[in-house]
Amino acid sequence: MSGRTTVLKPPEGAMAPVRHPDAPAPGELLGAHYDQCFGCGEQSGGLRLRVRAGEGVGLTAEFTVDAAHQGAPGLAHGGVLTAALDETLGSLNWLQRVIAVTGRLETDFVRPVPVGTVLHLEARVTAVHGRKIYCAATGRIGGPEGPVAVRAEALFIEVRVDHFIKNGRSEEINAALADPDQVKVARAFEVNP
Ligand SMILES: CCCCC/C=C\C/C=C\C/C=C\C/C=C\CCCC(=O)SCCNC(=O)CCNC(=O)[C@H](O)C(C)(C)COP(=O)(O)OP(=O)(O)OC[C@H]1O[C@@H](n2cnc3c(N)ncnc32)[C@H](O)[C@@H]1OP(=O)(O)O
Repeated sequence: MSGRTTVLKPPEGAMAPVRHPDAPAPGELLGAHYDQCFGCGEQSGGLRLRVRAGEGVGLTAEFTVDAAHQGAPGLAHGGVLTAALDETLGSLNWLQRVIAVTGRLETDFVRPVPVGTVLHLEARVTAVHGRKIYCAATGRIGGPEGPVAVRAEALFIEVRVDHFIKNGRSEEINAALADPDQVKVARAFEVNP
């Protein structure tokens, strides 16, 4: 498909991604990286995405579209679908044990997604170049082998924990520092500033 920006194309010298030796086994649920996360936390109105490790630096996820996710009557909002793709792609970083944020995300909306649909997502890292992580995802309807409804390519940028401590609202940062179990990534990296 034409129209994609070149920044999402891995440059010459990009490397294959490396799965961390302590990454969860294929099929294992990843769980929420932060319990207040709109994508993977449990709060009402959120996406409540369920993510499972796959092979290599890949994973699968399921998102059930409910009435709170509508744009047009009975159809999922495009921004919500993009958020599901973003969260799925962001979860790949857990398999590499890096902390990274979305720099760029491009979404193709291929088919409308009705309320009540389970969106079956699949994502993988395609290449890594320094702090830049290139990845892609699809979302299918009607089953894991069903037709593609959405797809995305993204560039994540690796950051240090300081990124959150410096930029996040102090209320939530202090709560997370007081109880590192709130943030799975922080626990994995033994954050203790
Ligand atoms: C206990 C305390 C709390 C601890 C918390 C610990 C962990 C938190 C847990 C998990 C959180 C992790 C992610 C969240 C998880 C899931 C949600 C889904 C993911 C998201 O939803 S996450 C939110 C949305 N996300 C943002 O909120 C980012 C805002 N943004 C920035 O914060 C900066 O913008 C940043 C950091 C991206 C870069 O800033 P920077 O100064 O570090 O780096 P710089 O600009 O030098 O870029 C380096 C190289 O990337 C290229 N590059 C950069 N941006 C690009 C772009 N947009 N397009 C094309 N290329 C780009 C440059 O061209 C250069 O390339 P080159 O090296 O080749 O020159």
